[in-house]
Amino acid sequence: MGEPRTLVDKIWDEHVVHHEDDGPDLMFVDLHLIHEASSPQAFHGLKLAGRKVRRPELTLAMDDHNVPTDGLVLRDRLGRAQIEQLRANCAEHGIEHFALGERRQGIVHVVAPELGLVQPGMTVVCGDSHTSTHGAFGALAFGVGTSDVEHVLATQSLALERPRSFLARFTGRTPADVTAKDMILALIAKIGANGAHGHVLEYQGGPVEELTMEGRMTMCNMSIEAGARAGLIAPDDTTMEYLRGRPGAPSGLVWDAAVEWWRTLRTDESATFARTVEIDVSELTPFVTWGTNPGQAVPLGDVVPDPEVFADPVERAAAKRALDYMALEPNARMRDLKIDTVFLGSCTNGRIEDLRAAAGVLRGRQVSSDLRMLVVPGSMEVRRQAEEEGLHEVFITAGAEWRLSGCSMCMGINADRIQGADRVASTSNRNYEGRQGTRARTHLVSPAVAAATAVVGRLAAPADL
Ligand SMILES: CC(C)[C@H](C(=O)O)[C@@H](O)C(=O)O
Ligand code: SF4
Repeated sequence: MGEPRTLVDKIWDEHVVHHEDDGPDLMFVDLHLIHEASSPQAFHGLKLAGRKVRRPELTLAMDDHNVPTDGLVLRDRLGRAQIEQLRANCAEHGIEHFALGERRQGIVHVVAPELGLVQPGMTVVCGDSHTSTHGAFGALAFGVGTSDVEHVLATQSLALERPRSFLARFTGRTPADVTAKDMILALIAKIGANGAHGHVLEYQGGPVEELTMEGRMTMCNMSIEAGARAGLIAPDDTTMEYLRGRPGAPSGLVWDAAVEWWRTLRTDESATFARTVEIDVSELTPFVTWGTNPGQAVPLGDVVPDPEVFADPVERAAAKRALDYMALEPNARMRDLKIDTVFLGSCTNGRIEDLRAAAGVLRGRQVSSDLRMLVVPGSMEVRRQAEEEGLHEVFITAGAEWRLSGCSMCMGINADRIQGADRVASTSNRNYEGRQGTRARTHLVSPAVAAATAVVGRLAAPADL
């Protein structure tokens, strides 16, 4: 027996291609995801260097950031150029590409897992910060910059410093109205939007084990919003059940061998973490953000904080600025905030379970008449499944817009961006200034809170209905 190791270290050790004592490790990449918004320069660099894609069969490309969700006509010039570029690059290098209009298209972080392509123990990279989503499968999944995308295309490897592990342990009994989104927002509020800087978060504890794979993906997705490089959860029966039979998952004897290895992928009993934080979920209620970073969050039943209560001058200044941008008064009740737009979607909360949760709240109810609600499935497969279950009828009957799949309003770089200074309840992951539109005011919420808010017209939870 060697030294006790964390899950991150176990995956790391499996993937080191070359080790230098005083430099980064060269790591093998099992799966490389690319999208149209962050890959054009990487392919351009590859061309200039006269290189080819080393392992096109380990690369999957997706149109997601720029796609229109109201039809297939792409009016935006830059967006169209990026999508056409990706198509040409994939054709040239023999990379599978799920393009706009295809049955399997969707947000890359929704599509890859639903195909069973992300498996325990893998290394996954993508030129996108929310690659951390895939840690839900017990994979080590990083977002990387464009020059790294080029390096991975050329070599299927990446030079990386071994990250430190940060244990986030959730304890207690989860209240019925508390979701994965509330758990991760509460964690980020506790440690701060930069609180896990330089670390990989490992989520442990009963409440995490009880989450579905969709919930685990929501949680890992937002690891980056706590400043972490990645986040992961050890694989268990839930993971295996989700993967079994999916097109990209192994089958037959290979499946049995894989499961045997996956069962070893957990942090050893006596392994040590660089840092640890504990959250008792029995004390949680639905969480919402009030500010302009995901750490500026409070329980829905609370009030907007008074900047003066922050002892740290930097935090105080940030809170003042956030209140100004968000047009909020200190001590205003979160539940009194009138909402103009509700967005249900994104790689955080655009999966089937999220749509089911929101539809469950909206069934037999109406979206408030002075509010607009957009429902954007995370993939065309999620959309198909939702339609099979009749969820689209619930949304349409309630007065919401039922869209095609893409990043949509999560990030204001496509036609779904917010015009004006709308106050938005959004199931996405970022509430930065200008994120959903130049002056948009974003409140991050769970799908259940999004749906209740759409009915009430003010921030609300299902229990308020
Ligand atoms: C455009 C892309 C590179 C970006 C990211 O890195 O995450 C986007 O997906 C986001 O959510 O901000
Ligand atoms: S849905 Fe939002 S967070 Fe996810 S990849 Fe798209 S823009 Fe980024």
